[in-house]
Amino acid sequence: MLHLASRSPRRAELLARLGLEFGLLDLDVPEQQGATEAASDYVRRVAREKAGAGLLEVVAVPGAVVLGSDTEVILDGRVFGKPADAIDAAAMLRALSGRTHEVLTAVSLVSAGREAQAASLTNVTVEPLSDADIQRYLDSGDWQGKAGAYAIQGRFEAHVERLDGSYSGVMGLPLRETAGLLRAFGLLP
Ligand SMILES: Cc1cn([C@H]2C[C@H](O)[C@@H](COP(=O)(O)OP(=O)(O)OP(=O)(O)O)O2)c(=O)[nH]c1=O
Repeated sequence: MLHLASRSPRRAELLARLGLEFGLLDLDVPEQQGATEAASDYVRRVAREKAGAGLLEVVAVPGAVVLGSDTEVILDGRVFGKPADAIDAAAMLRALSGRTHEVLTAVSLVSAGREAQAASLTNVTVEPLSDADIQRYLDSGDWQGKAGAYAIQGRFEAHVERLDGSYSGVMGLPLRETAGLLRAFGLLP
């Protein structure tokens, strides 16, 4: 039985698209980048920790497999996670304006005897944003709980000039990479 260790409704929606059944685990894993930890190591570590924490909850279930995932926005080597508040969100959006950034999502699949991971890297170019664009977006509230303070799956896509990589990966769960992991565990044909 597959379990998704995530509170993100987007991840549940994306995973459901693969057409398999899964349970949901509600976990709160701390996300704190180490002072000398590279962005890609951080994203991979957090995905692994989410899956590992989930496995502890269901380890008694025979055949339990847990999926954990983490998404971060990276600009000039700096990691933009979920903004703490609107001021933080405004600063992130100003930094992303007129630039190309990376969205890195790592996916971990763990069972009692096995662990595997995949990652997806997408380049996203945001058009120059005016102060009014940023204010309107802040007013929409769509920035809340999203890495980099935007959600590609909403009105923000109107500001995206180019996307090179995985759209589902930017949303939080790269479907191609996830399907590959699930196949390796025999959960997808
Ligand atoms: C860039 C971007 C991120 N996001 C979301 C995906 C993730 O939910 C979130 C990044 O935070 P995460 O820490 O990866 O995930 P989460 O806290 O929302 O959920 P959980 O840890 O319980 O699985 O940002 C979008 O929905 N759209 C986007 O365009």
